Amino acid sequence: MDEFLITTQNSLMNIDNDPPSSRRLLIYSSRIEDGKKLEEVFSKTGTKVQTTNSVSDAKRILERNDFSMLVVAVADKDCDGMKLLEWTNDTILGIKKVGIAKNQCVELYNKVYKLGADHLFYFDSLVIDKLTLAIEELHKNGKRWFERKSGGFQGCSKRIIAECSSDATLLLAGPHGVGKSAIARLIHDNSPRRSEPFIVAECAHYMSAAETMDIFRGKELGIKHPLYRNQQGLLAQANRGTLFIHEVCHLPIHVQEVLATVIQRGVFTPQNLTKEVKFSGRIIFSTNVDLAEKVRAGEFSEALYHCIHSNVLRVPPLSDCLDDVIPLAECFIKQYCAENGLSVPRLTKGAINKLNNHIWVSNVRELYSTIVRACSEYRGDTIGKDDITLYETEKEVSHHSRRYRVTKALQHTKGNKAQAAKLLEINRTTLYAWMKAEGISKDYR
Ligand SMILES: Nc1ncnc2c1ncn2[C@@H]1O[C@H](COP(=O)(O)OP(=O)(O)OP(=O)(O)O)[C@@H](O)[C@H]1O
Repeated sequence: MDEFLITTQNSLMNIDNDPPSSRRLLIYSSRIEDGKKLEEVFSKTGTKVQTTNSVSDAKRILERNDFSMLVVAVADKDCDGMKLLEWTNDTILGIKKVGIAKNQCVELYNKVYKLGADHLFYFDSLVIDKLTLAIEELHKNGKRWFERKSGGFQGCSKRIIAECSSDATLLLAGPHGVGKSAIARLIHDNSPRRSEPFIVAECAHYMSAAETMDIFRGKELGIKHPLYRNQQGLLAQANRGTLFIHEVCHLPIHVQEVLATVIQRGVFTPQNLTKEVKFSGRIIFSTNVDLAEKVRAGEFSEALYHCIHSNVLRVPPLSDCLDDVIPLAECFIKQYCAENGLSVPRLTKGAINKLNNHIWVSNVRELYSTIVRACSEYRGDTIGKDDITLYETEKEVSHHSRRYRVTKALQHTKGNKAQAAKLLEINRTTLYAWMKAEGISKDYR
């Protein structure tokens, strides 16, 4: 074995309640003796293990069986192990991926991370206790993140990767349901802080300014509340880990100012102490409103705004990433089926057209719930257009909607107007009129 590296893909598939027997692990190593060594080590973690030295066998086994984790020996950045990891990205969903290498190599590390990995272990430091803990942690990590490949999401993907190795305060900005919370978790799980806590502050849920302050700084000893672990506030819980402050605009200004101090000076004062305590966690904020506008309206702390506005990651709406709709839908179908022990249905052409032509006002969240609904309603082995129930909204008949549908239809048919008109259920004259009205070039494809 030339190099061994353990990496794991963040899983968005919650198998927290799975019985341990369902935690099956497949090991791939091109060298039989290395595969055996790995099998020996991983078996000690209490996981059921199967080993293969052939990529095609590994693919076949993964396609036919329900494995929760894949361990891959990756010798160099272009080895078969890498190709296997890459293949699983598009094919096998809901599986955690673990790669193994012998020597530290930054290029290899980056490449494996780009393939969706989030942990890194070296062969020489395969300590059973640590490995068992890492596997347990992986199984707890919520649902699986699906790597989006559309042109519209590429900028965002690059920033996500860069943010994993940064420690700077970050603001995730974007409309509802685009995946801001999922991205915050993804960044934490891929950062050096991954073994520390990821703490979420759901600002819209807090009642009063006083309660919110307690939630961040901690409660007087003796008072019980599900949000305070040992009376610790969120800041103390997230110290060393990541604190994700979702929908920061809902925080009372007074609390926003406390957070500005935490960011600027790296300290906070817990409720039950009089002296300051060092805060070494990372804070990730999210917003779906324009914070600059809120500052102008006097509704958002200028001090906090100055701390967070320089590092913004904008998450695009699904309508800017049209090529993600079907791959995401297929990912959700596979997830649903894996969770419910069902065989995976295929989307018919009609269903694909219907999904492609819809305006996803609530973005990925709406797509996800639409697919879950379809999965629980379809009969047979395909999901057809009638199995998909879409909730029409006013926006769908708006100007924006028409442009979206026309461009989508033209992209889908590679610029063929007759086919695009058919897809949109209009005649060609109307299509030309719509294109003109929307300023869409005749050559658009
Ligand atoms: N790339 C992805 N792969 C898999 N699931 C995703 C992906 N992006 C988003 N989702 C899913 O879409 C749903 C909405 O995502 P999320 O809650 O992160 O959005 P949000 O921007 O935080 O929304 P809001 O601001 O309304 O709370 C979640 O179920 C999330 O798991």
